[in-house]
Amino acid sequence: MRRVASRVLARAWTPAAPASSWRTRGVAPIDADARSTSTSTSTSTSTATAASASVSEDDQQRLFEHYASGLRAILAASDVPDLEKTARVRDLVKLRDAMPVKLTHKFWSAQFLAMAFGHELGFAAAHPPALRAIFNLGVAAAERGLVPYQAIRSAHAQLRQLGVLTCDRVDPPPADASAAAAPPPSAWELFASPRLRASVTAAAAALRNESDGGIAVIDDALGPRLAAAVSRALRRHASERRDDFVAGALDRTGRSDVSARGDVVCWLAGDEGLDDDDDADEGGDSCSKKVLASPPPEIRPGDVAQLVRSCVSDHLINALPKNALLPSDAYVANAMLSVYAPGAPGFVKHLDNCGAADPRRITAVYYPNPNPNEEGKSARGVDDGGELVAFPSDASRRRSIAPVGDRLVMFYSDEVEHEVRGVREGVDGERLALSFWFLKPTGFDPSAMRSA
Ligand SMILES: O=C(O)CCC(=O)C(=O)O
Ligand SMILES: [Fe+2]
Repeated sequence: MRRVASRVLARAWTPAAPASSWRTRGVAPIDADARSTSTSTSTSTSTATAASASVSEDDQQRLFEHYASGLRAILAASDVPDLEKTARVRDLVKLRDAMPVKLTHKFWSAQFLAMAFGHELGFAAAHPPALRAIFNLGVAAAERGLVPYQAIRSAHAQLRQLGVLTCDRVDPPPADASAAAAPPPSAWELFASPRLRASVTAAAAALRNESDGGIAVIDDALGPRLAAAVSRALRRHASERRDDFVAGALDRTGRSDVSARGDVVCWLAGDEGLDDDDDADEGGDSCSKKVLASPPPEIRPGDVAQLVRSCVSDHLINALPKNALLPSDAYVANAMLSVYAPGAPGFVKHLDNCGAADPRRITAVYYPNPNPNEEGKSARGVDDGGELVAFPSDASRRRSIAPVGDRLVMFYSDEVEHEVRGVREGVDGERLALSFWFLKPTGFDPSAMRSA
């Protein structure tokens, strides 16, 4: 039987193939994560350092070579129909587990496998059956936290543009929210959400509007169906993974000062919910049944982290003037899930960005709190406390923002002071917030953000 490799690799590299730009997208230097989090002197410094990594360029090269040669070997040993089998995903998991570089979070290696896929798709561009099979393996890899969803989505967008591949799974048609027995939304649906794009675009417009005081508040950012799935995933993480949470800290001076805030926080790398613990139980074979289950039954916490890290970033960057923010693939940063218990004190007034060395420009906070449409759940209301109070330089624009479900707030990290009010004792459920910071480029000119 003919092998994929002999058909695929014999073909010349096509410069117009998607892999080249996918490759550019994929070369996010992991060490930039240290820049995005641990250099900050405001919120959560102590936990941010736990989320940062410093991987040398040599190690990045080793990781890429590991994945490039590993993926090529897998393809070379497989017939085209074979690529669709779970065993190939298992091979990819093994490849990840044999990484030559130790990373704090396995998921940080995902971009290197994405780059390797990019190359192989480029080679396969002229051979549709192989292209589709390799692409589908990439889809399955994304669903197991082996490749970022966004890498597959952008490859798909380019392949579709070239007219060589369509895939409703990756770019599903908008769901009919009124359909009674609609299945739970998939991560792909979350990433493809036109509503999210519109919400982030509206937030960018508000941020650019001088009279909004550098604050944007967008309600129904995802819509009830997706918001409920996101909320479920993050609440599940908060309850099942409590040991991964540490007290939030404010550190303006290098001191850790947990009394500044009443929450516990957890940094999400992007593959949470894949049950790595199960892997450990299996000794030599690290592929748990859950990891290989297909398709994933519901949106996982790591999917939401990836959503803000790449998809929301892309929408925001597209809606702002050119070069206003670092491109989303220029760094890897984690999303911070914060949890305030009923009766917890708030978070003292602070500025997220604390000085010239701090690259943070825009703070995004999404509230995955109970949604009024969720059965049996009371919506978090204004009376529950936990409001985010924003103090823009123009005092008349001061705002008190309740952390109601499916609300997205963005503000300038280096301009808008804010505090979180204590959560009222006895309220129904914890106050959750998912925060993410977007970075400015060096030589940044703040006026460019607000002008055309
Ligand atoms: O939870 C919030 O509403 C805001 C959190 C915050 O200010 C921070 O983490 O810096
Ligand atoms: Fe803050």
